[in-house]
Amino acid sequence: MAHLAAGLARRWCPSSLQVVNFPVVQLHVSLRAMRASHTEFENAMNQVKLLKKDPGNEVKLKLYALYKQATEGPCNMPKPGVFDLISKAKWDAWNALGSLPKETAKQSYVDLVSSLNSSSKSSGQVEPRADSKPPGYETLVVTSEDGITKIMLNRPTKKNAMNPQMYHEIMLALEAASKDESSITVLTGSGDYYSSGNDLTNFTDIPSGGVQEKAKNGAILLRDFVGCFIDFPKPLIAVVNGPAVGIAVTTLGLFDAVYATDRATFHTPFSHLGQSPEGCSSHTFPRIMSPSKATEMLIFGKKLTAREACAQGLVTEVFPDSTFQKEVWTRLKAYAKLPPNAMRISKQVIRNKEKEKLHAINAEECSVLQERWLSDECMNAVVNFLSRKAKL
Ligand SMILES: CCCCCC/C=C/C(=O)SCCNC(=O)CCNC(=O)[C@H](O)C(C)(C)COP(=O)(O)OP(=O)(O)OC[C@H]1O[C@@H](n2cnc3c(N)ncnc32)[C@H](O)[C@@H]1OP(=O)(O)O
Repeated sequence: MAHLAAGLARRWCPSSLQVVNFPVVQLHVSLRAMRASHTEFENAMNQVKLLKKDPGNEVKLKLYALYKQATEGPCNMPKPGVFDLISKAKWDAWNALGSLPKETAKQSYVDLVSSLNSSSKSSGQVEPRADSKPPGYETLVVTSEDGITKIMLNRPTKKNAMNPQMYHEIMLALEAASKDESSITVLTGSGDYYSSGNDLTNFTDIPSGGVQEKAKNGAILLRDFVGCFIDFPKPLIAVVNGPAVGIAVTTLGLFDAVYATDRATFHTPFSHLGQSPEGCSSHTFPRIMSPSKATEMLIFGKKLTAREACAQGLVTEVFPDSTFQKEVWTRLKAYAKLPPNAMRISKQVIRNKEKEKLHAINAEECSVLQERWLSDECMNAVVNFLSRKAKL
């Protein structure tokens, strides 16, 4: 590994990177819903050259891969031999991006450079206190207590359906939680639902660029949203207080533990909605529960009870609804007393190997969904829901 690091430092792609010295950035949060312009991309390339510190090999490989994808498209070079470690690491990183569109790669490159810059600016600054007031969330209630940051979805009258504001606020809250003093982070819902998934009225707000632009922006937002779960550095726990639908279910495959009330159900009616799996579930679900059980959920829309979801490995443990909150929070408070650095490092050891792959899967799922959103099947399903002809 030391050999690889030294080699990377010596032989890095000069057009996009220099040998620099900067702390590794683990969390990449982009709230931008626009694609990068050519100028933004060029600026980002210049900024990389000005970084004062080494971002670490993981980030450098990511920058290299995104640069190649943005400028040359998918990797079609022959795979280097196993002993050419540096070329192979670079090839692997590039190849892992699969068919990620050039424009998306460009935007990711710009976002990554910007996160490196902001991390540089904030280094040495005092971290926000865990109990400091959250920045005015409208769709969430975020609290920090007993070593636990709790992010509660708070649109109970809409069954905690996720609108664009909620997606953005969850990303912000995760970013803040990744840096605060808490040891673990919990996502839960208020009211009787965990979440009814994507807010289907999102489809009605069409920008001046038309449905194509809507789908494009939606795919970017979704990619960024799921990316935050992939990169989240601390133990992330779901406290599933009621039924969960769609993206609220798929993202559970990216959590470190999932505790559910016996009243919860787990439903991904993608085919019914003319849509396709997201949240990396096309990869995580077959691995968690076997390919055929994943098919029943993701393709046929089979709704699982909490006990079924637990038997299939999606849920860690189920509790009776009457004692759910008390039992779960007692347990979480005990877990939150464990040494936070050990927990964080153990999570890295468990998850880091898969991260790049998950980002590539996320990008692919988003680009498939972008097309699906423009299909008659999807449009009809949304119209049916909005005209109250169809419910799950
Ligand atoms: C950046 C974009 C990313 C997109 C990612 C892709 C994500 C995919 C998915 O998440 S697919 C899943 C989408 N969700 C659904 O299809 C659920 C639709 N909702 C329902 O079928 C039902 O509402 C229910 C079964 C969840 C609950 O039924 P019921 O108990 O009878 O309650 P109501 O239907 O009366 O609901 C109360 C109130 O909430 C509104 N609501 C519920 N869910 C949604 C939703 N997903 N989107 C928008 N609105 C929702 C419902 O309309 C009612 O509102 P009202 O009181 O009529 O104003």
